[in-house]
Amino acid sequence: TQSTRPQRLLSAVQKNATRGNPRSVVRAIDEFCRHKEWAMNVGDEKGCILDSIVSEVNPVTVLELGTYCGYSTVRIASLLPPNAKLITLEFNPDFAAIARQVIAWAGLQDKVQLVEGSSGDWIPKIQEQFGINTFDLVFLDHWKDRYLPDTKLMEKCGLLRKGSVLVADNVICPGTPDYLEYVRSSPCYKSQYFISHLEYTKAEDGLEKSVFLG
Ligand SMILES: COCc1ccccc1-c1cc(O)c2[nH]cnc(=O)c2c1
Ligand SMILES: [Mg+2]
Repeated sequence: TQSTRPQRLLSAVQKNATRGNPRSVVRAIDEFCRHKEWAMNVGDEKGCILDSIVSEVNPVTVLELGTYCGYSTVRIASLLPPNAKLITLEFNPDFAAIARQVIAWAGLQDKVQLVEGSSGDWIPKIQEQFGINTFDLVFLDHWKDRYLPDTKLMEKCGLLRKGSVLVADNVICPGTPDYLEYVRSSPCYKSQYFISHLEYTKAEDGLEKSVFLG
């Protein structure tokens, strides 16, 4: 039977990356997507911007919405301090199955909790299920139409505290106009756009960094 693109991406990691070396996993995926098959990872150009924001925030608690194959999960988790925790939500079970193996290959399974299901269902349950009160950093990279409702849901559930940082991928391509309008006009956020390109292409895209002001 035919393999899927996520399965071929995982094979490339297992073939070209060193177990326990997150940077080699990130490099192997970027090589695969640049030279073999495009895939919707945040990629190396936006990934460097993400790295700089993660390093600046130095978060102890991180929420990622949208795991896909675990590329940004590995990229973020590799920068976290030893006691830090990253929770990543993935709706698609096939993606989740691949991501678990990519995260394990990188040796980051102890820092990462991958949860299968919809963000709308899970966000209200995180505090009781995982003993996490608030998130220092949230990376939004799931479905463009869920960015705004999930942000309002995180506010409602008290998952954001003064200074929590939201980083949103794809705010130009595919684009999240309602989310951008909200974080850029709301007095509860200080927002900043980091211009870049859609992963592995010349099309414009960017990350929006928004600090929750409480
Ligand atoms: C399935 O569309 C793939 C695609 C096609 C053209 C342009 C952009 C994208 C794209 C790029 C991304 O980084 C993405 N990140 C998260 N969830 C997405 O749906 C997503 C889509
Ligand atoms: Mg994306």
